[in-house]
Amino acid sequence: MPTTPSPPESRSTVRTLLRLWPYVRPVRARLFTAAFIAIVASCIGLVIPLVLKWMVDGPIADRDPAGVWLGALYLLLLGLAEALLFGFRRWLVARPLSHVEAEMRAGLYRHLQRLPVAFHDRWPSGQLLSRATTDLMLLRMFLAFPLTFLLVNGVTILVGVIIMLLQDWTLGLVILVPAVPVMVTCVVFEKRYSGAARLAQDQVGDLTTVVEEGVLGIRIIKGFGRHRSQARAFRELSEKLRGTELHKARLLATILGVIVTLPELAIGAALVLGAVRVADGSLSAGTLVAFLSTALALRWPVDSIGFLLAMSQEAATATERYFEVMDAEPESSPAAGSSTAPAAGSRAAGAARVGAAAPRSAERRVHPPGESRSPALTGGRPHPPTPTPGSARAGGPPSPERHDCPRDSEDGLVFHGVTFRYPDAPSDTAPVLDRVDLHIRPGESLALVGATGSGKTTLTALVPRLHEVTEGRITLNGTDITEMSREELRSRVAVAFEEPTLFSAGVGENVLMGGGDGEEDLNRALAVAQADFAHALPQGTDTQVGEQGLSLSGGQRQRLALARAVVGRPDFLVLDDPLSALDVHTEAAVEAALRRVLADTTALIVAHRPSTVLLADRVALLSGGRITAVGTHHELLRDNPEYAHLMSGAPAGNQEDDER
Ligand SMILES: Nc1ncnc2c1ncn2[C@@H]1O[C@H](COP(=O)(O)OP(=O)(O)OP(=O)(O)O)[C@@H](O)[C@H]1O
Repeated sequence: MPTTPSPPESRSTVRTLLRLWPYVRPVRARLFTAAFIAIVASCIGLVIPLVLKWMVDGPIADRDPAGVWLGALYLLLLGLAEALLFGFRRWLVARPLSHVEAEMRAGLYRHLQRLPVAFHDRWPSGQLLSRATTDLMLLRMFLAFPLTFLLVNGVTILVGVIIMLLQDWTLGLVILVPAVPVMVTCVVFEKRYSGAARLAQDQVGDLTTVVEEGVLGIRIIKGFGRHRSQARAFRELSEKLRGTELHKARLLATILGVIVTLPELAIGAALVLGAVRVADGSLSAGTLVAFLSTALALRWPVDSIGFLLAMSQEAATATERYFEVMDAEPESSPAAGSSTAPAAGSRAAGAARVGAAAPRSAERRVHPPGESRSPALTGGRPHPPTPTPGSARAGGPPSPERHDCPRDSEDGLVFHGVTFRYPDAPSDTAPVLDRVDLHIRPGESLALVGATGSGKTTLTALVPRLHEVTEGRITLNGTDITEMSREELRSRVAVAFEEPTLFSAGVGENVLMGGGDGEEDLNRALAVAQADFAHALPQGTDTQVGEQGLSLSGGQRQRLALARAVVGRPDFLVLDDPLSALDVHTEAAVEAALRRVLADTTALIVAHRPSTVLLADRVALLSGGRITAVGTHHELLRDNPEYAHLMSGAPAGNQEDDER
């Protein structure tokens, strides 16, 4: 499981929360109106003690029942007005704030689609899920409640204190005594609670990752009887989260204790002092009633400061976590005029606005309308003649020369001195790919063979720019891939990876994600990939596949992924061991159909098995990060011991027959 990326340097709560302004701006009129209404409602509540004073010193002292009834009517109307205004405030903010939440969530999702694969390699999925759900919910709650009520309660406390000082300034000063210790406690609390809130929200993210992995990996967990150890791991994490939540609760209890107790003591002292003064006649009973009613009316605004601050802290943490993702650099746009790709991660932030960033599996292809297509899927074309054997080399020290790189033309797919190191790899380790030179001629299929972990998948991922080359460049028909937009690049290059990811959608929709114009293209692609089983599914090609295609067999998924790669008739096809999950008969059928596709397509095919290698015109051997040999299957088998070893399962008799 990837580890939680560490949070950036801390900012003040207010500065962090101010980053929400662009999202709040469109609904600011309603928010300000709602805050104003809440202040009015709250101040109406402060008028009630003044009516009480009037009643006690007037109609009650004068034993005037009509006056008492009138006072009661005033109190009823004031209470009603307060309730209605608070209700109106809620109505005003509910809809716009859910809109803010939805916009932020949509923005996050859009951004996630544009972030490079290297970002997704680094970030645990649960951390992203929790930011898109729990954190955004916390932000909506903050905008709806603490944001308004910190302001409303602040104004109410100020107005209330002024009223109390005007009633009787000595009693007012008594009430004000706890203000300083309460404020100091709030400052200390804010700092401590902020750390605890961050920890808890990160732990929720980790827990979400474990749940997600547990659900997606349920077959492995059950198959290996790992449910107990999985449950234990989950329990340990949730215990940690519980500990953090308890720590938060203790902090909150401490501040609530201070915030509630000190003002209560002050109110008690003011009550005693006031009663003594009423007894000696220096204060009217009505004034004391009004004073104490105002003090009691301020109890909720004061008491609530604790949890409003806590919610604000959680919102600041949620904002921080949201923008950690939003601030990550998206995939860059083409570097105009540059012929050498810069190192990964060195591109300008925010420049990329391509609409077709690859999803996690990146097995997709978007075909722009009107693009000219190769006739690859028309079928029946003779296979091109075997190219002249290239520079087959016996295994041995890697050569610094180019392997059959074009001298007068760069047509086709060409790797020019490509070096690649994963962005998070330590700088002192050897690069995965080290100055790779390779030329795949137009219409040619080249198989890439190498030991496990030699970097074959990595090399294929560089073509659609799922990763950026560290040094060197890759050209398609002479154009540097960094000079095209990703959308254009990915419309010309189709990929199918070994692990065929499907989405929760219909079979047909999954295939047509790769391009194509409808039923005819879909049927042709299904035929090429020998995926006609799709027509026999309960609702045909409209049948929904389960999450990640798990309701289909591995071979069925692989064939659909292959259909998706070929449906848009790509100019360049990159296949990462696309037939690994097929039985020998299906594999032979797919190969026969693929041969027709490959006749007109420039293709790079990662191959582990001789049968897949035989689909290609030539083979390149990747070893120690270099291309150490290029030639036909037969040449390499004869001349290169490493290749012969890798292919040692090959049925020797068939090799020559099948070779083209
Ligand atoms: N996202 C990544 N971050 C860091 N290193 C990685 C990442 N993906 C792969 N690697 C490393 O790069 C090297 C090449 O991996 P790659 O998957 O390209 O090999 P491969 O030849 O395709 O292997 P296989 O035949 O088993 O599929 C391996 O050492 C692997 O550990």
